[in-house]
Amino acid sequence: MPVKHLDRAKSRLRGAAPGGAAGHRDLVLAVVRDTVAAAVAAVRAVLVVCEDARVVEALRGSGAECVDQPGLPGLNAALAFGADRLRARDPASVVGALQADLPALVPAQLRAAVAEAAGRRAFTPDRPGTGTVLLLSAAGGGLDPRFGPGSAAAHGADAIAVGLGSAALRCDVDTAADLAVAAALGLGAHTARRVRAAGRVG
Ligand SMILES: Nc1nc2c(ncn2[C@@H]2O[C@H](COP(=O)(O)OP(=O)(O)OP(=O)(O)O)[C@@H](O)[C@H]2O)c(=O)[nH]1
Ligand SMILES: C[C@H](OP(=O)(O)O)C(=O)O
Repeated sequence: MPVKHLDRAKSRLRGAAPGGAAGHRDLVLAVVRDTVAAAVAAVRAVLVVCEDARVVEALRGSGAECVDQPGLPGLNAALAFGADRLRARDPASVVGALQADLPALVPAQLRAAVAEAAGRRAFTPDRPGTGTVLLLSAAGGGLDPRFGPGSAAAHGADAIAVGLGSAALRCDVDTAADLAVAAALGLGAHTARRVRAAGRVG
């Protein structure tokens, strides 16, 4: 799971929580914590590639391992680094990239998507269908992440689509409107607390 430096993360979500920069940071951290909690409950190991000691601190005790993003900047470089690290530990396994902005995620939907992939290269498009929330390698294969604008089409070129009926898995929150959709699905505990404290969504 990739997490950007908190000073830059989720810029399109700015203003969804009151309290200026601190309120935004707390909302982003809450979303990350809920997404990590669901992932930890669903898969064998979760590695978070991040750029910020505050993320490491917030995830202490979560069951996820955190590593600093070394070398090249950018999302795909972070994911390739994490995937190589996991692959070195287990040459035959499936490795995956899961976006860290899925506050309604429930473990069963992630587990089901992995099961549906059944060891084949696979991806789950986001709610609008243009982006990607989950990318899975083939068993023993490379991750070859192609995140960025139009990533669903890029991944769909050689990966099968899975989890299409899983609304919570597909609900990444880029904007306040996305957060309202996630709230209707049911937010994880940390995000729900932030949203309640804010007294509103969006
Ligand atoms: N480690 C790392 N994570 C990244 C990087 N860029 C994006 N991410 C993470 O990748 C996921 C998907 O990114 P986006 O949905 O575009 O989120 P974002 O870049 O924080 O949001 P915007 O500022 O609104 O574009 C989020 O979990 C981000 O925190 C990066 O350069 N390094
Ligand atoms: C990185 C990008 O995420 P978005 O910014 O569309 O949520 C993607 O889905 O490839």
